[in-house]
Amino acid sequence: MDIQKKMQDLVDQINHYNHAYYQLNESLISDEAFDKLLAELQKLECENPLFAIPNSPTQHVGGSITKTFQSVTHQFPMLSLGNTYNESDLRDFDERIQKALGEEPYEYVCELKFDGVALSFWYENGKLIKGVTRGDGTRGDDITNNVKTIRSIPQTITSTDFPATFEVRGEGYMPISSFDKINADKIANGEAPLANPRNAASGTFKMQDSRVVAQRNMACFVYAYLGNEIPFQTHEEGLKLMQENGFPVSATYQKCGSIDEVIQYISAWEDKRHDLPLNTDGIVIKINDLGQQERLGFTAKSPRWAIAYKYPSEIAHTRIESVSYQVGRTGNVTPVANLNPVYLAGTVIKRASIHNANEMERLDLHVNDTVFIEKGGEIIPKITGVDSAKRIANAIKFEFPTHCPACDHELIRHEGEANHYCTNDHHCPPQIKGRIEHFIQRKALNIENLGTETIDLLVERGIIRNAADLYTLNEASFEGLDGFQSKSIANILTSIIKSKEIPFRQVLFGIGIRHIGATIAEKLVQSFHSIENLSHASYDELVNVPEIGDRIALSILDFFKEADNQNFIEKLRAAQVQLSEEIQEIVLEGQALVGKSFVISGVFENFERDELKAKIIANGGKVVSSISSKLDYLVAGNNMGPAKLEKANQLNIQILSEEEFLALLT
Ligand SMILES: NC(=O)c1ccc[n+]([C@@H]2O[C@H](COP(=O)([O-])OP(=O)(O)OC[C@H]3O[C@@H](n4cnc5c(N)ncnc54)[C@H](O)[C@@H]3O)[C@@H](O)[C@H]2O)c1
Ligand SMILES: [Zn+2]
Repeated sequence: MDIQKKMQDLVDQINHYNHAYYQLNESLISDEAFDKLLAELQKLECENPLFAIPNSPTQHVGGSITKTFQSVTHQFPMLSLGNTYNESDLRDFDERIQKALGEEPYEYVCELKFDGVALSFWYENGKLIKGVTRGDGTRGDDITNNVKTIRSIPQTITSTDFPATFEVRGEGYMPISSFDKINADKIANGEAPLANPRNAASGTFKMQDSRVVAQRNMACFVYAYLGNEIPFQTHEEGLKLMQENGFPVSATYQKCGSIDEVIQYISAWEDKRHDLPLNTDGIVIKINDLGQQERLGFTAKSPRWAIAYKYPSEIAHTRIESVSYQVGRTGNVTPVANLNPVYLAGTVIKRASIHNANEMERLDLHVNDTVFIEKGGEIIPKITGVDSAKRIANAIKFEFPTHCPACDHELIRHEGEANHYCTNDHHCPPQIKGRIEHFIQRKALNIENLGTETIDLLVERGIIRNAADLYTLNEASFEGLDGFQSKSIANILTSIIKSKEIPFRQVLFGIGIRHIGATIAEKLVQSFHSIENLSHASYDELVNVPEIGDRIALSILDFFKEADNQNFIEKLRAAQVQLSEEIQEIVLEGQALVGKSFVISGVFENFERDELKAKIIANGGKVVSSISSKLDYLVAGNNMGPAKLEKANQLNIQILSEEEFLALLT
């Protein structure tokens, strides 16, 4: 291929991957493969400088600002880091440093390379005034409200160690524990799990609703201090000063006198890093002396005084033998690849998740394909790509089934959803079993002594058909079943009786209405107090609850419409399971809006819609979805639909601007 075309191809590919990675928070290829493409382009540009395009991705940071946040200009550019994957490149880096500094002695500081997103925190007169993303390196997104949810980042500094204005930089991340918890909930609700903690962190920090960000327990490690006045001489002193003043500095850094010590540090952390509460993808090596840093300077894209060493990524390749389709408790059908067993990062992998039909289509999987599997922070390893060069001629493509693999009922796919569902809820065996397993779990009815196998057996023998039937079990129900002694039967029955004391919020979660996780169940109980009230709640009443949107409201309405579900609830009631509970109501901020109803429309300057909704409710008002003659106010933001406006005018409804609404509260 001609060189110029090859270079343009690389530029296009890299731009495409950068866009997916930084804007859509998706990795379409592994980092290692991406870095190879970039290195290849860099090499070609060096050898053929005439063909290098001016705006090549080798010359600037890969990200960009978004339209959804205000953008701010960085006082000091936020750059990337050069990277190496092996010892010899690292020694080359050390030689370049030596050469540039002449005879001067120098030291390095090694830190772990935390795998999240770069954040910049601006302080003025002791107050945190802004939190900004890296963006395109020159300008970033102002995500102040979101970074303020990071508990370890001080919002005020009283120390006199710092000047009036300064900036601290660090890596915002999603702790693996939060990531696992979110994914466990997503999987329990039949949703596609988040791909990895880095992409999840990047997506979370760019969310519009900072209350959702707050629930995700985001964290940060800071690693740099910048400003016009710098109260120290070395990077290490800077880290210490930040740590003494309450900034979250990871204690894992180390000063190294030579490149050999750096290499020792790298190997010491190769395995140990997996015990940390976050993912790390390498080590960052920095010159310690700030004067030397200044003399070494920067390229267009990264400092010359620092470099990243990246650990080889945990990727393996193997053959895909078949695809199984698992039916979850909500009827969602998930493809799972059965692999020729392969060893990866300490475990033998036999299966990998494919998530859904879109993912299967994207991978274009064929029988016996060689696939790449990767283990990040994920629960299950993931197929990240296919080596299409190794595809066998005339290989058959895997096709997503049209009918349920368990009950043969036709599958449906809701508009806008990636998942296929079997809607034969009450007669599809894996759904029945899945719902019972969901019902008995610790966070729900907490019925101990009842394993998956026992449930399978009881369902297969027709002894129970749903979770409510558990309450009809007695010693005689186990007659003729192998392996049950009277002691174990007694234990099961005792656990079942004990579950009648479990509070309603856990019961509601256990009932397993689609999209109702444990947190949402609690919110619903706060507002409705009993299954009775919930089953009669209207769409408007449901969406009035903070965090309950259209999707959840519809799912609740659908659930209570079905006769089978009503019977199920009646059986629980007969068994005296807790179906009501008083949880403290939302604390009222004021009474100014009592008895008034509101419709919210458009986009607002000071509020997210959910915040505005919460504000109205906290002041005693009601939010409804449609305009009628009974409505008191329409709160109108920017870009409100003309039809709504016309209707409100026709019915003589008072229209409030954001300011006028706020004035009502005082
Ligand atoms: N898989 C893909 O599709 C894809 C696409 C684009 C980029 N990427 C990956 O993203 C990376 C490029 O992104 P980049 O420009 O942010 O570079 P980088 O992540 O390699 O290095 C710079 C970043 O490291 C972070 N960092 C973590 N710990 C640090 C510490 N102790 N000190 C200083 N910085 C620290 C900072 O956020 C800094 O911005 C490459 O590794 C590339 O593989 C992947
Ligand atoms: Zn089915």
